[in-house]
Amino acid sequence: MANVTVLGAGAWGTAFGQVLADAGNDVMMWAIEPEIVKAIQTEHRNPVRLPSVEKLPDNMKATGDRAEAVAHADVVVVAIAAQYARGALEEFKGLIPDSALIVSLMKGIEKSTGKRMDQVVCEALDLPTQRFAAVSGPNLSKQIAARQPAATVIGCTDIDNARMMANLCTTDYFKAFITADVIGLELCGSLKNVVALAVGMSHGAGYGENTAAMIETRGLAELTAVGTAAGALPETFHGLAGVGDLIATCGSPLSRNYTFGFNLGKGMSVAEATKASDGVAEGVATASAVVELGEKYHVDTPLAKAVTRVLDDGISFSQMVSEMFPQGITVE
Ligand SMILES: NC(=O)C1=CN([C@@H]2O[C@H](COP(=O)(O)OP(=O)(O)OC[C@H]3O[C@@H](n4cnc5c(N)ncnc54)[C@H](OP(=O)(O)O)[C@@H]3O)[C@@H](O)[C@H]2O)C=CC1
Ligand SMILES: O=C(CO)COP(=O)(O)O
Repeated sequence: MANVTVLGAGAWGTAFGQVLADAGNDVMMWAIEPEIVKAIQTEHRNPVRLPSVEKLPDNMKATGDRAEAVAHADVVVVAIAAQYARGALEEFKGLIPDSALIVSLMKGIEKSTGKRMDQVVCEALDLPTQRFAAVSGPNLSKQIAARQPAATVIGCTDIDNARMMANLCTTDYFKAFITADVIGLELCGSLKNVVALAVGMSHGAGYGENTAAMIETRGLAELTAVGTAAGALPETFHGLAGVGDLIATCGSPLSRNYTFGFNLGKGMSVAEATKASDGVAEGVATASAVVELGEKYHVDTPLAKAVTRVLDDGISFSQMVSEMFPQGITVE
């Protein structure tokens, strides 16, 4: 077992920290919020981001000190909101041991650069790609925090590192599969959040399962097309991180992206939905980055474009649906 540090004590950072602690690792949580650090240290709880857990394991500690957090880390897990990851990680440069594996839980694309989180993390920490791993799958944090059975996928270009990380997070309720397709995992996780926004909008506007299924399957086609053009393996999109995560995220009010979309579909403004959101809805910032990725790889992204039209121009859900499809009859 290993010394694992988790950067970011949000809902998923904390729940995954508990998985790692349950698997027998010594887990150190680092958070920017002093009240979260104090609550974990003194009450073994994260009442701000994961109040459903009454007591975190004893082998989960916390600190707000960056150097102390990572000094003895064999593995550093990054669970910070994607748009802030680069800035937050740059503060750790030079502090993390050269041998540590860096593992990202994040599902988003950096809006200002169009870069995936594997690219952002490696740039921010000056890291060789074989020391980076991504975790992505149908992993609604609250259910995993309740120790309901679940699985994920761990991707690293060095498959031995993926296997090592899978061993470190395997418990009787949590199973990890491995792949070398980091690009596929990154794009599955990021792009499905945009699809979840659209499905949430549909349900919020009062539509049923046919409409949701239409959006999910067209969304899967879109994220597969963008992903394979970017160098991902098509089979990744049919696995846990692709179809699996679409099913979980698009079907659950526990998803912040789904709920954000639902609130928009009900008539809230983006500002109102942001205020109502219980944590980061990564798809909001990622939607326009997906459109730009599509342009870069010459792949049409009608769904992501339609979602940005709702977010940026406030068009209605019915208008969004009409913009989601190309004109005329299309071959599926
Ligand atoms: N929740 C889930 O079910 C899952 C989430 N993910 C992904 O994991 C990532 C994290 O999600 P989650 O933990 O749920 O999100 P939360 O919104 O619960 O937490 C995000 C964390 O990032 C922190 N943060 C934001 N800005 C900074 C900064 N500048 N420096 C340091 N920390 C910062 C937040 O701190 P603050 O509170 O101060 O804003 C918070 O602790 C996201 O990319 C998400 O898509 C993946 C799988 C499942
Ligand atoms: O990625 C998730 C489940 O796999 C969580 O989705 P949200 O970020 O929308 O809550």
